[in-house]
Amino acid sequence: METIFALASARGKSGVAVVRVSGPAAFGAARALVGDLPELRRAGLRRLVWQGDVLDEALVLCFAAEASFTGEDTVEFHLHGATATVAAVIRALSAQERLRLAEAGEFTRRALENGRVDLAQVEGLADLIEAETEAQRKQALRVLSGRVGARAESWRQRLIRASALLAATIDFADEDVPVDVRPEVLALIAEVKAGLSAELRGYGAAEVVREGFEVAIVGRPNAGKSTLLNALAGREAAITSEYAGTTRDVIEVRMDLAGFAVTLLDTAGLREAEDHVESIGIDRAIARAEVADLRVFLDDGGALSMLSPRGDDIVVRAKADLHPDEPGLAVSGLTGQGLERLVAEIGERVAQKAAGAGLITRERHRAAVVRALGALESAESEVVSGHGLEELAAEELRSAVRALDSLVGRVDVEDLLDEIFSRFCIGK
Ligand SMILES: Nc1nc2c(c(=O)[nH]1)N(C=O)[C@@H](CNc1ccc(C(=O)N[C@@H](CCC(=O)O)C(=O)O)cc1)CN2
Ligand SMILES: Nc1nc2c(ncn2[C@@H]2O[C@H](COP(=O)(O)OP(=O)(O)OP(=O)(O)O)[C@@H](O)[C@H]2O)c(=O)[nH]1
Ligand SMILES: [Mg+2]
Repeated sequence: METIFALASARGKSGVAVVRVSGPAAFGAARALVGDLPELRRAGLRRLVWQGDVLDEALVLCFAAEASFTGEDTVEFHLHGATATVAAVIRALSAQERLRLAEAGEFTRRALENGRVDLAQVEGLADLIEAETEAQRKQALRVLSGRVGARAESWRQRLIRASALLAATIDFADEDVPVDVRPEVLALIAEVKAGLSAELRGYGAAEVVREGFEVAIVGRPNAGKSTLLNALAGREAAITSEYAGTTRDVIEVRMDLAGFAVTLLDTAGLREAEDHVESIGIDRAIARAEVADLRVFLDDGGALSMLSPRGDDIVVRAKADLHPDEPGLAVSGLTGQGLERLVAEIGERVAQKAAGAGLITRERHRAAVVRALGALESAESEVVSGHGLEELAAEELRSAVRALDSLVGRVDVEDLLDEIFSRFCIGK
């Protein structure tokens, strides 16, 4: 096994930079730089010297393979965060035999290969690194903690018990099996099905947290949509003007709203337009607004026929400053009036949609759960039919177990790994 190293902290200058080395030659490589290593898992201040040159005075931290993140001997150098310091240490490591620079995600890949984490945890880690909002951070941490694997394992145990019961029936088919195992088998299948269905129900919510929530601002031309977007975004993301028909393209602004990732969309004002380009913009506005998770209708008092509010869409009165006495929620992008309430209303709806997020957070997980559920339904009907088709039922149970195994990467995921790890940073 090769020994790998990389800068684990962000590139560029920083207060402290961490260079990580993992593999059988890690301790030897560290000794070549610092002489005596500190006690395992105790940071020690050491002078890093390479070819007579002092590279840095840094903290050195060693982990033995039995108790490290990667499952291999690991050394960390906590260096002064100058780019020149990091470069010098990387050079000194590169010069050593059996050492090479790590590829993206390679430390985590080794953790996976050494059984330190399962595939779902790797995905949780990938999400954690990308997390920008509180909801994303919490969700990723939940997955990273290994709860997907734990739950999959409990389902697996039940299905294996069900298989064993069926196998007993098959093996003793000639003799009289004294007890009817079917009720127990069906109960086990039902329990697992219930658990899987609950996870499936939470998927939409988890996806909202992960991918974010789209809110389209719609209304007639000149209602003040772009001004509202700019006020919410806190910057001039969209052009505003007194001319009706200013906005044509859909303008997207990503923001953190009440701890959730929200993408606000500013759209072209809706009307029967003469202008060809404007009408293309209007078509786009309608198409995007229709697939958004939520629409905020900015009502300027005029009739809007091209799109109507549905579900729990929000309708607010535009240019509140000009209509101080109107009832209902009114906002003004110019004065900021009503913005806080609008943000709270949007936040409430996002929170509602994100509630009940479970453990499965990716399409890959969803597909595996759907496969498992399908197999369990077939197994169930084989057992219920009582046609003596226990072999078929057992085969379906096995395929359900395989689907669950793919959740945590126990089976057929080789080609997935490259794709997942290629999106990791180097040093992770
Ligand atoms: N300096 C530093 N900080 C870090 C990491 C790191 O690698 N280095 N991590 C890297 O991502 C994260 C922490 N993750 C870790 C996960 C497992 C082990 C570990 O040594 N596990 C052993 C022993 C567990 C124990 O001591 O209780 C094990 O699982 O056997 C270490 C770090 C975040 N902070
Ligand atoms: N008094 C007042 N004027 C506003 C408000 N919001 C926008 N305006 C003005 O109304 C005009 C149109 O604003 P925009 O934000 O460009 O309107 P829009 O809805 O994006 O218009 P289109 O892009 O053409 O659909 C500009 O002159 C703004 O300054 C508001 O809350 N109060
Ligand atoms: Mg506009």
